[in-house]
Amino acid sequence: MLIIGFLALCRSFLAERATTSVAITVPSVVVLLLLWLRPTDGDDSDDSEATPIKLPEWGILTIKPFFRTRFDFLSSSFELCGKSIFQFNLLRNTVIAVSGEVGRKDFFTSKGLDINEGFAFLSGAIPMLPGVTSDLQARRISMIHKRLSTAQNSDHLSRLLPRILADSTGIMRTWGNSGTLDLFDSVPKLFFQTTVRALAATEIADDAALVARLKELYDRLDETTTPTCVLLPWFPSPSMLGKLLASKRIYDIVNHAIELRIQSGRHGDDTLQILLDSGDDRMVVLGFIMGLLVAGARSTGTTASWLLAFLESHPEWKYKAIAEVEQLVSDHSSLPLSNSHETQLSAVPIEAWEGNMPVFDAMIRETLRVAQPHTAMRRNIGPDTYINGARIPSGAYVVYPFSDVHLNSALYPDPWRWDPARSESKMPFSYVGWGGGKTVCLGQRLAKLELKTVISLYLLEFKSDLVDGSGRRPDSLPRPNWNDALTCKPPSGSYMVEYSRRKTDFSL
Ligand code: HEM
Repeated sequence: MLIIGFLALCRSFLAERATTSVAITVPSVVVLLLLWLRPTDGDDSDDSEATPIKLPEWGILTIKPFFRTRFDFLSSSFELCGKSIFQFNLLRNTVIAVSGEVGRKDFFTSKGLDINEGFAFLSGAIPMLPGVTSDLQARRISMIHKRLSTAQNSDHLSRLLPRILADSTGIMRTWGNSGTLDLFDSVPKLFFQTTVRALAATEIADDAALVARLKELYDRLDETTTPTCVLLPWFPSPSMLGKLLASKRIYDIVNHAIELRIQSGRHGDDTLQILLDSGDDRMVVLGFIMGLLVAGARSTGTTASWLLAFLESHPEWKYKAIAEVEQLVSDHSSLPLSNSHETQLSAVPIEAWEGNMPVFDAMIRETLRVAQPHTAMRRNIGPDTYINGARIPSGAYVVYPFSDVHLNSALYPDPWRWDPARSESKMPFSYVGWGGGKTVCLGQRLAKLELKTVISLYLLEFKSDLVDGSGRRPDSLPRPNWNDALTCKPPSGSYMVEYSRRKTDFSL
């Protein structure tokens, strides 16, 4: 109730933009100045051997690079310190960055390091409704994880795959028989739709305009995630208000779909029904849908965009991928070839998608290595602990950049080269594309199936080629932007594809 009242207040504020800017900016500056001038706990000197070396930067100076150019900031700081572990301050919070073989093993296995507290504080790009998507009790989080496992059982996924293929066919039909598209614009939209289909309610997934609206709102959450609203989430900065409004609008859409389902008495065959049948309280249902949509759609959409970008720029792998899909269809679907690709792919059983696609498995693995600029974040919620001999005080935040392992030339020679044929290192924690130790991705079964089915459909439907502004194949292509911590997007328009449908679709 309090949130809703506050939002009404915000709305009336936002109508008067100029007054709002002044009313918000002035106190913001004052509070930030006070926080800057106040000594941080990093100023307490502790020269013990076990204390990680401190970055010689003032707390305020680390904020912008940590949030805006995290990859450059962490890489250059490791170099500057000459150590595999260092610490710095974000306002009054101690953050310890770790790297190296022992460091990553300790990071992924330490008992007291908590992902939820770390992520909630340092990431910020999630809907912010306390009790629903933030400040969740451990009990609610573990309930959401349990339901996610039910939503990925083989039965449910087998019924879901034809719907994912139908949605994708529908969207690809809107592209027409030929044209040009920007992979980093069209592909995330496609995967947002399939993720809504997989994790939410039919009432939303069947309404293209509503899905587009939801995507816009989630994009706004990304855009409004600024250092101020992450570090001072209670402070009514313009970004915090924007984030709160977007969260409330997402909440309204999801809550409305839940109400409709309950009031209609209709029994759907979707994830919402699994949640309702489990008798979970409304907060768990809302938290599941609102929270996992962002985790699922953003990561899967980013991975899919890069996987297609790599395929388009590595024709030898594109041919291997097409051959694998054609083999899959001929092995598992006895339907005549006159059937649509959607129908043929829908006949492939889930075991074949999961067990008979070694080329796709290798391509997904390699894409997550090169194009996942994740920095894992934790908070030590236990007593003081140690990482590679360095003391991690209780309450400190700890971060581990995936670049430490995935772009490490000792483990992956010529690390920026996308090469799915690379041999896999046997060293523990030498690959963490789906997490590691006590924190692994709980949605990876769904994510891999979405990637395989939708990209297979694209490859069967279209002939395509990369083009630049003048319609020629570009001479050079940008690599994943690891400083863009959320989507790792290249500059807009750098991966344009010219496509034409492989066979005429008479239903158009
Ligand atoms: C290609 C798509 C995806 C990738 C690359 C990916 C990757 C990851 C990684 C690396 C982690 C560990 C993060 C860390 O240690 O800081 C993680 C955790 C997680 N992922 Fe995913 N993910 C994907 C899709 C999904 C989807 C579709 C869902 C939900 C349906 C999901 C749900 C989760 C959850 C709940 C966790 C937290 C696990 C925990 O707290 O123990 N992910 N994911």
